[in-house]
Amino acid sequence: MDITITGLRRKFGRVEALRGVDLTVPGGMFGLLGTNGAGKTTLMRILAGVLPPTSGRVVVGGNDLATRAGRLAVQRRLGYLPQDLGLYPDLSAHEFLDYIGLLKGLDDDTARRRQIGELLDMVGLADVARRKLKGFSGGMRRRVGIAQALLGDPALVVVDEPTAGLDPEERIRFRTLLAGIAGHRTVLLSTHIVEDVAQTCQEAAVMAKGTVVFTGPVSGIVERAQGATWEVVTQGPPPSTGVVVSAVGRAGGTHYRVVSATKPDPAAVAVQPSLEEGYVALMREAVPG
Ligand SMILES: Nc1ncnc2c1ncn2[C@@H]1O[C@H](COP(=O)(O)OP(=O)(O)OP(=O)(O)O)[C@@H](O)[C@H]1O
Repeated sequence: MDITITGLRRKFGRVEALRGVDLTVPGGMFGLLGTNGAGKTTLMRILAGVLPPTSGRVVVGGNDLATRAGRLAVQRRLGYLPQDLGLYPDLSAHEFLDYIGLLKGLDDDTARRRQIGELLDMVGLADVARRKLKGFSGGMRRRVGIAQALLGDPALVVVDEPTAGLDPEERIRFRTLLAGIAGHRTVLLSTHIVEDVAQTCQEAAVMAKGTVVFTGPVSGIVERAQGATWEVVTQGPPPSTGVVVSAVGRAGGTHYRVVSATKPDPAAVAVQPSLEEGYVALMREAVPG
């Protein structure tokens, strides 16, 4: 299900969370990167139909969200994992999914339970399906979250910051899971963790201060730091020009990687940028200072 967003604005009092967003999301897995407060959650909530925009247009799979019929059609085919999904601590994973399934209108008991069993299997929680959610780790909760989003086999899955706060192993597991479900769906992954997008998406958009400052193949973000990424090895203070992206202490001195339009030090050597460095360069262009 492709998404076309045109001139989307949303105000909260005097705060303009979205300032004219234009974005096209094709099928497959799509990353939405941006710093805290960039407007990602606001955009996701509008897509999920839980928040109306102030102005602008959103069309999802041919359905216009401005109409009631359009919103209903999208909601029927949408799975949403919000940033803080409330789980009922005294329900088991199975009971919780059963409850959400009923709310989603999956009335056939046998079919619903079969689907829940399959999803619990897929997210690796089949063995703990009868355990109460209050005993679940952060990663397990997130996996219950994605299972509830997938109930009803939605064509569009919207996931807001799903890996924040997870340990590296759980993060890798979770994003592998997401990439796996994107085969015949559109999965929109909002995150401020560049590595999550690097590992799962071919296409992405970057938001800053309520607008989209980049959209296209992920390699296009890397290109933004081409010719502007340097390594400086020194036993002295860190380079003062540009943005230091990493610093590794070694026997001969500290190895700094720096994003800077100009050579940050006479001894600096140009290096191949990573996605994170591309993202830093892009944000410096979009939000100078
Ligand atoms: N319900 C609201 N009432 C008032 N201001 C809001 C509301 N929701 C969002 N905002 C403001 O709109 C801006 C964008 O917030 P939003 O949550 O969409 O950003 P974000 O990119 O998702 O960041 P985060 O990752 O921190 O959630 C912020 O300045 C935020 O304070």
